[in-house]
Amino acid sequence: MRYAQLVMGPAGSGKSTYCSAIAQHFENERNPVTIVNLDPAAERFDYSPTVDIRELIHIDDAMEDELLHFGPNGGLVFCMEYLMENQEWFKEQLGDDDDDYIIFDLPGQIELYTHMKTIKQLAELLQNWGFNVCSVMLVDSQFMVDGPKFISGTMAALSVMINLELPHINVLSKMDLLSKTARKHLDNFLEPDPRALLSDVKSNTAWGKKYCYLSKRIGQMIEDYSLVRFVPLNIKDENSIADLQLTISTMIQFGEDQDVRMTDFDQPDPEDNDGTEAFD
Ligand SMILES: Nc1nc2c(ncn2[C@@H]2O[C@H](COP(=O)(O)OP(=O)(O)OP(=O)(O)O)[C@@H](O)[C@H]2O)c(=O)[nH]1
Repeated sequence: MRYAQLVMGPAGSGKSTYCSAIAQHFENERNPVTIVNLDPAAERFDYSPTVDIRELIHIDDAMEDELLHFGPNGGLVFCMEYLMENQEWFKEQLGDDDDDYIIFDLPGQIELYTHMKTIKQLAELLQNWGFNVCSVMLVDSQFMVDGPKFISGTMAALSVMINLELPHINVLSKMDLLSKTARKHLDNFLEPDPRALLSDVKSNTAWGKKYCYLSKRIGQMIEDYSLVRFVPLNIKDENSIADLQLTISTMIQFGEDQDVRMTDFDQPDPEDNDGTEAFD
């Protein structure tokens, strides 16, 4: 069986660092994995990719071409679409070993995951080639330490989960950079208690009240459905890496995920709760 982790997340969230740490972890376990760079704009990383999209197309090709003349975002989308149009090249580069475990380092353009279809097509292609695929979404923990930011990060993760429909895990990166206070704050949010999320939401203006109400409803939805969970990762702690990889390996082997398949949910009975009870 072939396995693939699609590593995604906003720019600078730590994707390349994650890929190299994970590869090192598997190397230590004498179970080596390979890394494929699919970021056409990547400048440097600490690993040696076995396949590199930049050998097919570089972001500069899309930006500097007289006819295309894309900006950085359009250029990235163009490069990913170009990869999908060059499947034969890609397939040949990946080879046909039926015992592969490949980590794919993807670009940091969030639109690719939240609503565009290219990454979904990439996942389907890999599945057609015999890979069990899962998505690993990295979110910088420093951007999740107050209520509104946590809600925003959660909604972005939810969009990705719905868009891709893959076994999925959300990872909080850069945990080693959090102060003790910030870590404590974040821990409150990780226990799904929407009240904690609301402690930073201001409601002393008319708009503030509206947003507060909206935040309450979103917080309630997150709690009711246990929709989106985050796993903290301290890249400097081998145990943290090992625990995460065990979770991912189980998910990827059995095609199971944290909670992502919407149809599998126990839907709360609307009669039982109108969605605001927890805040009254
Ligand atoms: N302390 C600490 N720094 C990290 C961690 N992960 C990433 N960094 C740093 O954060 C910066 C961005 O990390 P990258 O791994 O390049 O992030 P990326 O998501 O691949 O970035 P793009 O390719 O630009 O989208 C680098 O300076 C890393 O050294 C982490 O877990 N802890």
